[in-house]
Amino acid sequence: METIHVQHPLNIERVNKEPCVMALGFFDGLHIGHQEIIRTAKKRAEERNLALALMTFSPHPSQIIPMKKKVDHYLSPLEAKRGILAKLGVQKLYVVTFDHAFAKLTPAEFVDHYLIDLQCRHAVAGFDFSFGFKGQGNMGNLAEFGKGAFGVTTVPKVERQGQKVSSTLIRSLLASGNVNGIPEFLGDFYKVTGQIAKHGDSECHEVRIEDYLLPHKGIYEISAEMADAVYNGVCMIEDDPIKVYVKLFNSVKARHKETIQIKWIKKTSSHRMLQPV
Ligand SMILES: Cc1cc2nc3c(=O)[nH]c(=O)nc-3n(C[C@H](O)[C@H](O)[C@H](O)COP(=O)(O)O)c2cc1C
Ligand SMILES: Nc1ncnc2c1ncn2[C@@H]1O[C@H](COP(=O)(O)OP(=O)(O)OP(=O)(O)O)[C@@H](O)[C@H]1O
Repeated sequence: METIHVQHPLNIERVNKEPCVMALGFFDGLHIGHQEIIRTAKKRAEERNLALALMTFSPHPSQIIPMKKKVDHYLSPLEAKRGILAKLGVQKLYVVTFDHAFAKLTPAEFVDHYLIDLQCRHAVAGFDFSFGFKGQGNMGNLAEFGKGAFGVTTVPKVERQGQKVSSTLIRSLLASGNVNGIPEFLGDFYKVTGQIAKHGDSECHEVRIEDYLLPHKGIYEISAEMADAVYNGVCMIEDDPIKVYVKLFNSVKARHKETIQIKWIKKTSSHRMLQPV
């Protein structure tokens, strides 16, 4: 997968573009609703023999424009997003810097410069995707702004338990420590990647985790992947300041600076931190 970072104003001659189907949105977490967008876009790309591209934004729009909730930690920071998108078959990832100049574009300007100029031949997004100044562009008027340059597919709402599957919903499950409720919406357990920062006594390791949103403070059953091997263990999250400690069962020890992927299974009670099974 090729990753192309672009910033407004776009210097279109210098961008490596090709006729494509473009999936649109922020896509934090790549939950089952997002996966449906990408599956649909992939189908359209195969039917039309076009490259499969996806456009995302960085940082989250809430960092730049006033929104109800500021998103400053992610379910999938850019590196994690890249890995997941490549596995889902995305061939070109456009990462557009979301800054004030970009946020001020009208829907028509966004479509002209970021879809038509990037050779989008078909756009795919969910029923609630919005774009352009104050989110005035939507799936009802996207084709009109495209003036026939591309077709549009709108993916209907993906729901579970009577609710729209969303990044916001998964963030709220993390905030309440309800990590075992996440796979229903995410399609898998929530995973974060970090580095072993420090050894404590009794095989308890501090883990440095950057950019990811973490579950609520507490103790969790986890599984941890390191160097292609998977171990079970427990993880303790402290807040103020935020600290993450991992203890792997069967006295498994991790090396300093080793990369560790933590998969959150469920919240547990404290004694298991001291007495691993
Ligand atoms: C060109 C452009 C300008 C935007 N300007 C605004 C804005 O002024 N105000 C706003 O609330 N959102 C704005 N947005 C953000 C969108 O409403 C939306 O959050 C973003 O495109 C991500 O879509 P998604 O949340 O459906 O993935 C803009 C988006 C784009 C692409
Ligand atoms: N449940 C869903 N069903 C169908 N499409 C969806 C769903 N959730 C998101 N999408 C679409 O996926 C793309 C990315 O959406 P976005 O990043 O806003 O996800 P979100 O889960 O709604 O995020 P947030 O909760 O932060 O608003 C957009 O095209 C959006 O319309």
